[in-house]
Amino acid sequence: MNTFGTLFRITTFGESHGPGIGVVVDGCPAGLAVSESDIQAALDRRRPGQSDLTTPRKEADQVEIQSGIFQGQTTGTPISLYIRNQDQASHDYSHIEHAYRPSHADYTYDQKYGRRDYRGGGRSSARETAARVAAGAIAQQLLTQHGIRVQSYVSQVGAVAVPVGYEQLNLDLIDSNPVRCPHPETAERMADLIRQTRDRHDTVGGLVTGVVTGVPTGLGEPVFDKLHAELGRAMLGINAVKGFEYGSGFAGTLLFGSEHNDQFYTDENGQVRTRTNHSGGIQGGISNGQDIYFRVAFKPVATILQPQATINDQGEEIMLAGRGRHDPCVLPRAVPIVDAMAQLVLADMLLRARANRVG
Ligand SMILES: C=C(O[C@@H]1CC(C(=O)O)=C[C@@H](OP(=O)(O)O)[C@H]1O)C(=O)O
Repeated sequence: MNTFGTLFRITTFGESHGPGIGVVVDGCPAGLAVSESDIQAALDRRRPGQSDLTTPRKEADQVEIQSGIFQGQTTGTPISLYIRNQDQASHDYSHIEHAYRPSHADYTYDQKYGRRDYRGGGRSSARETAARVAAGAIAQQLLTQHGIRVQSYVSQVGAVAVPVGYEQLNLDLIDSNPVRCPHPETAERMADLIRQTRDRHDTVGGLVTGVVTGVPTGLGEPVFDKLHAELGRAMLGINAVKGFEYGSGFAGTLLFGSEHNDQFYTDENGQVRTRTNHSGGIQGGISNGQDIYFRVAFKPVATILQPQATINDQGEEIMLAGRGRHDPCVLPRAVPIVDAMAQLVLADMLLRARANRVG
């Protein structure tokens, strides 16, 4: 459906070419300091038209707080955030009113509902993710109170990959370049690849790595709402996502148990730690206090400006080329979306953790 979360719960609404999009955040505790600028800063990282590597659609993505925040603090009532659409170019989509772009959501929406808002992909457009990012900024205010920090970055575009793990990177450099890759030399090669791909009227995919630090032990709800299961659900619900792994992920299958187990020790401050972190900070579905890290795989954007074989809604074979303004690679703008979905999961789990232990 359009609602995500159990106690910290969001409902998003709106279409890419309608009057606007938005989100209602329910269950956020009262007394949390939230300013419009906190939300706007997150939206500015995601908005279209921010560099030559993204869609040229120009949206200010100016957030309007319509309820739930008074005198700079949450009131405990539903928080409603609204973002007006300003730069729709709906004529770009007249050619798909009766045709299906290959690998887009056009065909499946039509089959499911028997109708669809074909302008800009309607509800299936990645524009909807602006609403999640706005809500994620509120969730982050709650996380900040608990010392939790979420940092995602682009770790691969096509075959161009950051050659080292997150521990060897300075994550403060994530926003130092338009790709949002904290390894500057790799970022340049990624940007070159995105530009070459765009100039060939094609698209390219890649990976976002997410890192969460300062996580207390005890977040996650066995058995069905394990912390990694909720993170996976959150990430797989982002447009264009094809895969999710956390900790050692698929590569962990190549190790023996004796190599893979994370051995416990107590550090000089009396803190329980593990010598390795193949678990990715989660054991038994519950955070163990180590860093949480994961990777999210994004496919190449479906809409390409080249003719491809497809069908129309009569089932007739036709050739169709995408039109309009599109991202040659979603990775740079996916970073704040991955951040937001992680923030929402962790805020929800923080509230849920309060409910299942006395003292
Ligand atoms: C508008 C955004 O991205 C859009 C995502 C998108 C798609 O099909 O997902 C298609 C394009 O939309 P349009 O053709 O309507 O301009 C992108 O610009 C946004 O992220 O805010």
